[in-house]
Amino acid sequence: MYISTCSAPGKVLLAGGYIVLDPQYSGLVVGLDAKGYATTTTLSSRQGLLHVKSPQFIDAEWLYRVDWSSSPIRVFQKDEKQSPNPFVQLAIFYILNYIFPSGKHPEEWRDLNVIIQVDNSYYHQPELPKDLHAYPKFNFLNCKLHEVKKTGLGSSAAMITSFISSLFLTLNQLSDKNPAQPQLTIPSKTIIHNLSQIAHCAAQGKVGSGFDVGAAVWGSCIYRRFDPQLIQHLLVDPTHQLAGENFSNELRHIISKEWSPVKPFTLPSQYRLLMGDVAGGSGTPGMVKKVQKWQKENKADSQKLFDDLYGHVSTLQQLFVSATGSSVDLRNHFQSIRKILQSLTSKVNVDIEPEAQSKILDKLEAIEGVIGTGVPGAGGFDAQFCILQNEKHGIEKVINLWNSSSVTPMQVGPTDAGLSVVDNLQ
Ligand SMILES: Nc1ncnc2c1ncn2[C@@H]1O[C@H](COP(=O)(O)OP(=O)(O)O)[C@@H](O)[C@H]1O
Ligand SMILES: C[C@@](O)(CCOP(=O)(O)OP(=O)(O)O)CC(=O)O
Repeated sequence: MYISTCSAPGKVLLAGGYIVLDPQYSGLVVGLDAKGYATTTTLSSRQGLLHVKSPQFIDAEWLYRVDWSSSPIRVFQKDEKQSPNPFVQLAIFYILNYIFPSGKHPEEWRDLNVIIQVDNSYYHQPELPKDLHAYPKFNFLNCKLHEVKKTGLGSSAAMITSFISSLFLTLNQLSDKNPAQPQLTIPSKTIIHNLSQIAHCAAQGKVGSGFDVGAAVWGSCIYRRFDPQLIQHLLVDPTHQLAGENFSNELRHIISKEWSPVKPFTLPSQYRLLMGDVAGGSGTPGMVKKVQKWQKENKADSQKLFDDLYGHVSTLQQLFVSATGSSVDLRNHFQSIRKILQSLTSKVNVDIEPEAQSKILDKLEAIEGVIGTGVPGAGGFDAQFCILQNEKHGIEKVINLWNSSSVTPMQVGPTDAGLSVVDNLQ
């Protein structure tokens, strides 16, 4: 029996929202220590079955049957009554078609059991019971998956990446006659990244920038979107999984390429990143559509605004990667980014940095030691971030301001580790 557990970090896009959708620009992404985990265990049976379960939720269990005879290999839900999970189903579809040739039930195959678990900070937790000092790790939420309130840390990206990674390591152990302890090398992380991006896009039905999957694999990084045309023809629908006859060869060809350069970085230790949950929610796809419509209708104005924005984002990236930025430099660029996002908010009439958020962010900026604040990602009413000198007094002031402004300080921080093998998940 083989068992492998992998973990993948969550994300916060500190700078570069919207422009990171265009491969000419890049975003400043921080990987978070709120992680998704997947544990794959081989079973003794060989029926082409995969049992997948998310024990934190009610009715979050799926049984899949593999049809090795079809081309491409197809993955069907065995119990049609179970609510579909296209993210899990397509993750299995893509990795099986990457690893195995179609038409033949592989000798080395063993049925698999996969457990998916995600850190509590991805979800709004119920009130802590009186007899508990803290939630258990992977707290049971007593609701269905689609009913949970999320905190916007990128659960599907962390889930799909850790899931594909643990399947990848286990399937390679099965086919390797002398399986050593599974390792995640850079080449294997690149393959897992590419498989996760395709599965995530196919399941979402759109090709976002993919920065969330980028963070799940590489951790904190300067992220540049891959060319969406690279994978458009490989996206299949979750139910029928229809594809051309050369699909598997084309999939292997694309997966084996390096799609876009990634530059990992570490947030300098003199700074602290704090995340605040505003819990107002934001409809990212709708906001993106409005910004892209404005872009099409205002080419010159939008080009100038995006270039100005990227001027500050890319300088911030260089200062963080080289760890040379003075606090004053960093602060000036973060403030300029906020001003441009406020301008975008009014030009497009979409709540990227709405006034209610600006009022709190302005007060944060006045706290000594604060070097950067803002609304992460697409903005809206989801969250706020604050980067400040790693000093107790300033941190307390930020926390107090958030608590008095109905913003919940989140128990998350940056992590250097991207996708990792977990030896002993407790
Ligand atoms: N813990 C999980 N277990 C199984 N599937 C999950 C889990 N989290 C997310 N998913 C899958 O990903 C889909 C999108 O999840 P969601 O949390 O909305 O993503 P995001 O946080 O990226 O917006 C879910 O509908 C489900 O199919
Ligand atoms: C607008 C964007 O550039 C960034 C969105 O960042 P968020 O972190 O807001 O994303 P969600 O978690 O999906 O809400 C779209 C993109 O890059 O895909």
